[in-house]
This record gives sequence, C-alpha cells and structure tokens, in this order.
Amino acid sequence: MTTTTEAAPETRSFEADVAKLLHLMVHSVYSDKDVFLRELISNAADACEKLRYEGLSDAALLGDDGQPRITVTLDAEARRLTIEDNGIGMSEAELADALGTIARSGTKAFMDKIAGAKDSGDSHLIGQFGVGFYSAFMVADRVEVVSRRAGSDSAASWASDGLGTYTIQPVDTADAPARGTRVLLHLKEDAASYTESYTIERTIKTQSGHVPVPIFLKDAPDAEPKQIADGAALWTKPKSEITAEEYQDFYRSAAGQFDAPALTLHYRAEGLHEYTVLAFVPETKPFDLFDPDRAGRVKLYVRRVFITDEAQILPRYLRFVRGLVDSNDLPLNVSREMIQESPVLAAIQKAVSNRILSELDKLATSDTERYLKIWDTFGPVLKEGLYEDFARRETLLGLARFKSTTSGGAWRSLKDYVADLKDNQTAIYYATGTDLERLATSPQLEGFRARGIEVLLLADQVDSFWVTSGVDYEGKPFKSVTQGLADLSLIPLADGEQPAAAASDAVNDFIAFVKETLGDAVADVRASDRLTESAACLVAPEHGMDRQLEKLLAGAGRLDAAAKPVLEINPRHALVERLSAADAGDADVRADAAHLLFDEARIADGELPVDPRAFSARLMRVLQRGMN
Ligand SMILES: Nc1ncnc2c1ncn2[C@@H]1O[C@H](COP(=O)(O)OP(=O)(O)OP(=O)(O)O)[C@@H](O)[C@H]1O
Repeated sequence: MTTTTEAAPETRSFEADVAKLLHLMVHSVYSDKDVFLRELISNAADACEKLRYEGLSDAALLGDDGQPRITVTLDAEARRLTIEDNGIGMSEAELADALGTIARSGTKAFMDKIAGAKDSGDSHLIGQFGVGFYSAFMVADRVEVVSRRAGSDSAASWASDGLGTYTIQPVDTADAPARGTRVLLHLKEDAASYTESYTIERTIKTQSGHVPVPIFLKDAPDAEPKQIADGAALWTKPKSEITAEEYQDFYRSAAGQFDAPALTLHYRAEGLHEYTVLAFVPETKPFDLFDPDRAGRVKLYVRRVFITDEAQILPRYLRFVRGLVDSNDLPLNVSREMIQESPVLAAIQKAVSNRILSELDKLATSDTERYLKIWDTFGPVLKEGLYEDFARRETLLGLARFKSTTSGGAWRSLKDYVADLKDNQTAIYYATGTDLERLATSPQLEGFRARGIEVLLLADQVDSFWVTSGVDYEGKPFKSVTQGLADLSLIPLADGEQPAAAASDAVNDFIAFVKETLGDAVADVRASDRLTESAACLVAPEHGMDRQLEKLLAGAGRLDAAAKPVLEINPRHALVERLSAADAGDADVRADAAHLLFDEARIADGELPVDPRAFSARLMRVLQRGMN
C-alpha cells in the first residue's frame, strides 16, 4: 500500500545538548573522519540484528526479504553517499527521538572532553565515545534519513544541515526503502573522496569487515551491487585463521572503541554447555566506565543471532571487558527477560567470569608489563570485586597490585608484601587517602619507616571500602596506620634507628594538660609510638573506623557525625619537650599550643582547623610572642 501526504515538513529544534554536539562535529578538526562510516555501518548492522531478533517471534516482519543487507551507494557526480539497510527501521516518532535527542548517557561526557581537547586535535575521542550518527556531520553539510519500520505501511524522513534544527515529515512509501533505513549524505567539498570506490571499499573492509551483516557497494546509483564483506561472524572462524588486525578491527567496530585491545580472549567452550567467547580488555578506559549504572557491555548471541547487550554476563567490576558470548544451547525463541532467568546463562556467566580472571592471572606472570598496564587502567574497577564478590575475593587479592612506602613507585603484589614481613609483624599495614604523594608523606607513617615496615598506599576511592570489609590475605588482617594503637613496639627498629626513651614525667603532664584543654574535641590524647619527625598526628580510636573511610562517608551524608579522633603526640619532639618544660610559659601559652598542635594535625590530614578564625588568632599570638 502506498500513502501520499502533502503535509509540509515540520521544523524542530535539536535538544540543547545535540545542538552543541553538532556544532563541535561540524567544526571539528579531526584528521580521522573515516570514523563516520564505521558509525553509520554499525548502526545499520545493529538495525539488522534487531530485526533478526524481533523476527524470531514475528516472522511476518521479515516479509519475503529474510536476508539482512547493508548497501553503500556512491554518486561522485552529485557528491553523495548513501548507506541503506533492510533492518528494523524507524517510525516518525522514533526518528525524532533517536536523531533529535541525546540517546546516550556518554554523549554529554564526550562533549565535555572534546571541548577541552579541541585544540590538540585528539582524533581518538570520537571513536572512544562512539557518538554515532552525528559524526556524519564531519563530512556532510546535509544529512537526509528516510526510514520505514518493519511491518509498517508508512514511512518518514528526517533531514538536517546540522545547524540547530531538523525537519521531519511523512513520505510516500514509494520514496522509502521497502523496509529499513536510508541515510543520504550530501558531502562537503573537502570530503569528495568518499565517493571514490577504492577509498570506500578499503575503509569499509578495514573498519567494518567483520560486522555480522553482509555489505554491498554500488559504485554509482545505477551500478550493480558488489559484495565487499561477507557478514560471516568473526568469532565463528577458527582462531588460526584470524589475524591480529582482524581481531582489532572487529573490536573497534563491535565495541565502539578506538584503541587496540590490551588482551584478546577467543575460545570455544564444549561439554555441558557449548558457547563461543570473544572478549577484549581495552587499552584505555571506556567513556562509560564510571556511569552510575555500572552496566557491562558484553553482548549475548544465540547461534549468531544477537539477543541483548543487557544480559550482564560479567560481574560489574569486569564491566570494562568488551565482546560477546554466542551460546549454542540457549533457546532462541524466549524473551530477553526469560533468558535472564536461565540456568544456562547462569552457568555461562560463572564460567566466563572465572576464565577472564584466570587469563588475567596468567598474563600477570607471562607478560608482567602488559598486565601492569591493565591493572593501572582498570585496577580501581577490579577492586570493587573485593567487597562485592566474596567467592572470588582470593583470586582478586591475587590480581591486586599496590604502590607502597618501600616500592619506589613500582607495583607490589600481596604475595611480595607478605614475603617481606618484618619479625613480629602480624598485619598488612595500609594508609588510605586521595593522593599518593601526600599519603607517602603523612606523619602516621614515620614509626613504620623507622622499622622498615612496608605500608601499602591506597589512593583510590574504592580502597576505603574493601580494605575495611574484613579482608585478610594468608591470615594477615589489613590494618590502617591511622587506626588504633599501632603496636609497633614489638617490631624491631631498622639499623641506625635509636630506640625511644619513655616519655618523661614533664611530657606526660603536658599531654594530660592538652587532653584537658581540648576536652570533647578528641577521644584521647596520648604519647605516640608511630611518630619520629612530626610533633603530632591524628588517628582513629581503637576499633574506630578508618579515618579516610569516615571522611568519605561523612562527605556523602552517610554518617551523622564522624567519631572523635585520638591526638597522638611525639614525646621526643623538640617542640613538645620545650612545651613540657617548667619555664614554658603560662597556661595561656600552653593552651594556645595545645590547640595549635591539634589543628596542625588536622591540616596534615588535609582538613581545616576546627575554628579557622581562632586558629589564625592563636597563630598570630604565638608568632608575636616569638618575636618579642
Ligand atoms: N540505520 C538505523 N536503523 C535504525 N535505527 C537507527 C539507525 N541509525 C540510527 N538509529 C537509531 O538512532 C539512535 C542513535 O544513533 P547513534 O549512532 O547516534 O547512537 P547509538 O547507535 O545509540 O550509539 P553509538 O552509535 O554511539 O554506539 C540509535 O540508538 C538507533 O535507535
């Protein structure tokens, strides 16, 4: 049936974010404009896969054209390029929704980044963020899309010059594909090479040669279509027939990444369940790594039919892994929701997750340098598993690498740490904070340094959570250097370090005075074992929460009030000795000193003084006295 309409096109404005994105695209200075072709072909292939899936439950949608196909047509004379698919298509409403609004959460992140990187011309960004359809405006000054949804007897068109508005209108079905979508690009003058057969064929073969839908090329509008990609799913081929480049091209087009995979895993599981896995660990962080939904992107296929990318095949802490699992056993004709409940899927989830972790473990020994790069990039995400996945905690602790006070910037495993324990050392010590450099200089570490005890420096947000969740490694608990009594006296001092004399009576009196002066502000004031250079530091009370975790929770409004800290004073510090002396001055001077010691310890922890005005008044008074 053919419908004709006389309606005038309706002009609409893009959502503000789309308009901004388009502006960036149109004015982009990227050398790598080829990306647009990959994005449009990947959209066309997705549309074919969506139809293949919907066709399982509604064969009528396929009509008499069951073969998915993408056709690219060149028109050098008119400087036009067309990409057409016979996939699912879009209704008028879907056109407006998909091409007039920001469909992906990552797009905003992309824009923020691209705006910053504009001058440096970082061509990797577009690929990284997979901004898809709009990349057409890098090469075209006008884009027209005509689409007809499978099973519908009407068609619609969308057109825009990428300058803030688009038009949308119903079109005669005679002017639309019988089913699917046609994207017509009016190429810019400097993009004329995209009508050259050779250029297009080479670009498609390298970027999209392994999409699971055959691709045809027509050199001219009336030329015969020639098949340039067979649509054979790469993962079904034997490993020995696939080159590293083919894996990389597939990874790029399927995962929307622009980097090279840091690890490629391709295997076939046989036995109770049969399935094929083709998984990649990216080299760089995917843009959506820290999206709040923490969703994974591994796709689920059943006998080469794409089912869903929402099956959450891997645990959330492996969400950086890209790729697919193609199962032979799952039924094709069940809904996505039912598949989620399937015990077969559960078995696949478990086995694939274990396999990925064991491959990482193997890599850690076989190619340490490559492994450490992966850890450097994704360690903070993998560490989420330490408190989320109890069953795999051991494995994850084995994979974990840390910077420490004695590693000189190198990564250390817990195995390394435990091998170097000092005599009488029964715990794994760590310090948490937000910045490695500052952590390494924190006063709490001084007593550890004097004994040569290695302290792990944990600077990722996630660290405060797992490390306080009751973990141990080979029977050794993790203990914060800011927590409780450090119990260091049992561990011998390193060569050349002098054992500390017990605090004198005068110092003990001074400590009692400080405690009285500070009153409720602190849980306790005591002489410190752990300080050798600084005069004072703050620690958590015995059994208290790690101070860094406490700060994080309080900052997130998840803690009513932080527990009061313990102020530890270094009884051997010259200033403390001087303040403790009988002639140190009147009670006012000592009271100022008590408050200043407390405030100074807070500052060393990256906090503000309790009362910044009182702090500056005291500081001024003390300085003035010093001048007199
Ligand atoms: N050829 C097509 N057939 C059917 N729908 C399409 C087609 N091209 C685009 N779309 C629709 O437009 C939406 C937006 O496309 P766009 O390429 O901008 O983002 P995406 O495909 O969701 O993500 P990305 O391409 O960045 O991976 C798609 O999600 C899809 O719904």
